[in-house]
Amino acid sequence: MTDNTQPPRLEIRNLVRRYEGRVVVDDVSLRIGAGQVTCLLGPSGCGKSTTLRMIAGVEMQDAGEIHVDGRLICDTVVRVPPERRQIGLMFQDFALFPHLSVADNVAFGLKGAKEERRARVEELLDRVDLLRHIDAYPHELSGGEQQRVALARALAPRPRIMLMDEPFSGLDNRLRDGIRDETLRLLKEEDTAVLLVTHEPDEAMRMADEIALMRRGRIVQQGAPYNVYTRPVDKAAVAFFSDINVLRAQVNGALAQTPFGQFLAPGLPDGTDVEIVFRPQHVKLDFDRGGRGPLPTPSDGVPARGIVERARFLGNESLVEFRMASDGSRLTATVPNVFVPQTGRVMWLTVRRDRCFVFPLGRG
Ligand SMILES: Nc1ncnc2c1ncn2[C@@H]1O[C@H](COP(=O)(O)OP(=O)(O)OP(=O)(O)O)[C@@H](O)[C@H]1O
Repeated sequence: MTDNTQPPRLEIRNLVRRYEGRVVVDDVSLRIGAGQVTCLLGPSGCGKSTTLRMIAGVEMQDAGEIHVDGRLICDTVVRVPPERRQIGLMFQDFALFPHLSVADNVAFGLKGAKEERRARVEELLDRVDLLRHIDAYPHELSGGEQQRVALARALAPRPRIMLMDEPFSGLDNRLRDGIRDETLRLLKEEDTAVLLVTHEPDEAMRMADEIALMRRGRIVQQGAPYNVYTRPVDKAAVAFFSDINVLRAQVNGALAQTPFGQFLAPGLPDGTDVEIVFRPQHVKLDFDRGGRGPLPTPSDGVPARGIVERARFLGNESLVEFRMASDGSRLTATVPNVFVPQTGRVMWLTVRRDRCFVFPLGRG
């Protein structure tokens, strides 16, 4: 865990990278402690891999510094070469050497006496549960097994930092969760600081102690997965993790009036256009009782009438799309289990007010 009296295992300060005058990494700073996993999460092209490549030392930054355990390893003057940074790498195309056995693949980056190297190889293969395949060749292994060999190879020289770029995206869906969990366990045991790049929110939520949400070269939000999910900085940050519903309103007396009642809009001047954003799973549904719905409550606000436009069963949950009676706008609700009401049916919708976010229009 992070020890505040120690410098972080990896610290990058104000990294900048430009290609042909275009800034693709824009003032990125991060601190990662030993044993901590930080996920750099963002859409394709936002600059995640470029950040990783600069830390690995295969690409030079235009500005900014990289420190390992408090020691400067790279700025625009000092430059420790990649092979001396004690950084392990694991990429999607993990590329084991096809002509080398599993043992030789894992031993590849190891120095020291032959017996010591062999002991380390055996220890790691045992821990990824592949000792029985020590003499096999990569083509004799499944994708998941190859991935575990790649992990053992990357960890063998005891890197202080592990950089992983979409390491699980080549794997079958059914294998992925198990391998993620296993990888995480091993990385924690080795006390490595991990920076994992992904564009998949589920992966980041599952793996990360901390998520750094990146967009157009910048880190827009950073924190524990729970905080990033429940206290997003803007609409795009909500939308990155799930589908969203959006209501438009105007601020009057620090309040925004909607068909679901008033929402607080503290600090925003009168006349500001705002968006109230919430996830489909935070919409609650009630049946119509002779034109009446549920009573308003402080937690769910005022109910509003909606007409079912479409309903689909998705397996664990059902997705119900509504046209709102008040203004014809469309909202989506997800409800657990099977709930497939008929098109045209009238229902009452309420929203979990503590799960709604109010943003000035245009933010994110
Ligand atoms: N060598 C290069 N020359 C010019 N532009 C580049 C180069 N490498 C990357 N870029 C551009 O920099 C931007 C960031 O690329 P980067 O690979 O870091 O994004 P990413 O977030 O990792 O995306 P992905 O998940 O698709 O790999 C992209 O617009 C990309 O086209």
